This record gives sequence, structure tokens and C-alpha cells, in this order.
Amino acid sequence: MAAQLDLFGTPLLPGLSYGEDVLDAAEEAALVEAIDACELTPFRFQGWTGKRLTTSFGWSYDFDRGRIAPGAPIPEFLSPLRERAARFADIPAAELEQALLIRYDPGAGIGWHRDRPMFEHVVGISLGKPAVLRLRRRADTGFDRRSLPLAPRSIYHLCGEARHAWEHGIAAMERTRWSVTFRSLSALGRRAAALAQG
Ligand SMILES: O=C(O)CCC(=O)C(=O)O
Ligand SMILES: [Fe+2]
Repeated sequence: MAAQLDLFGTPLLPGLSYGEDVLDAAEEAALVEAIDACELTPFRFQGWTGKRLTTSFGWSYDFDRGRIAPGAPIPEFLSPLRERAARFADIPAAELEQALLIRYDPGAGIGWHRDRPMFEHVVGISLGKPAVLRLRRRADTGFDRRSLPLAPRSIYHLCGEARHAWEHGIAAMERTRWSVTFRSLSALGRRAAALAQG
């Protein structure tokens, strides 16, 4: 699938690709139902509780300990999407070892961050309502900024510069949005995984 192009035909950012209609409306509805049937819990970080509800499979990242830990296997209902995510990112599906499910209820978003260094490729699928992925990088004078509208049923891939040099976040929305994020492990993550598995 083509990278997101601006008016001048250059990628929005090196390492950021975007595509639409990675699943159809019926698949989206079934996926939303399956996500809601999972035990979603508020994101927690050092005693602070976020508004978004999450669960992860394959690997979980413990924000309080700064470590990854093995989690339940990626459920079967995510397999077709994981295959498509891998194809979109042009990496083997088996490398997408983590699946993160998020529900953003009204008023929930995700603040500026870079994904943890244990992970490498980040492939996100949006369900429910449109959102805007915002990106920023510190420059000499303030921040360079980009924004990428995320249509429902769209997919994005963050790697390279977009993933490592830029922060991203999603502003709080008024209506519920769900996302599925698949990630591969980085070299650092693979070393941590080997230790975690003993
Ligand atoms: O919901 C999304 O698409 C973004 C999630 C995200 O950036 C993260 O969990 O690191
Ligand atoms: Fe992220």
C-alpha cells in the first residue's frame, strides 16, 4: 500500500505509512465486539490512572517496572488482522509478537510519547471514529509538527525516523474509538524477552 503522500508527493514523514480499508465494516463491528468482551483495564503509570482502557497479548509492558513480561497468546480473532498488518508493514506476521487493544471512551486520548525501546515496528489499526495522529519533534525553535487523520478501518505503520525521532499522541475524542496495535520486538526487546523467559 502506498505511503501517505502530501501535496508534493513526498511521504508525510520517513517511516510513516498509512492505508485505508484494511478491513470491512462487518469485520470492524465484530472486532469491536471482541475487544469489548476482553477484560480492559485503565492504563496505569506510577499511581496515575489514564482514561483509556487497554489489554495486551504476547507481551505486556509494565510501565511501573520498565520491563516487558510474557502475556497470554495473541487470540485467534486477531489473526487475520495481524496477517494484514504484517503485509502492510512488509514484515513476517510472526514478528508482530505483541497485540495491544485500546478503547478510548469520550474524553480519553493518549499524550505525547515514543513507544518503549523494547519494541521496533508499530502497526496501528483504527476502529470506530476518526481520530488524528499527531506527531512532533523538537527543533531549534519549538517543535516540527505533523498530523495524520486516521479514518476508521485504516492502518498506519511507524518505523525508522517517524518511530524513533518523533513523538506521537492522539487528542481526546468526543466519541468512542478503538485501536489495535501490533508491535515487533527490537534487539533490546529480544534480549529482555530472553531474560524474562529464563
Ligand atoms: O491508539 C492508537 O492508535 C495509538 C496508541 C499508541 O500510540 C500506543 O499505545 O503507544
Ligand atoms: Fe504509541
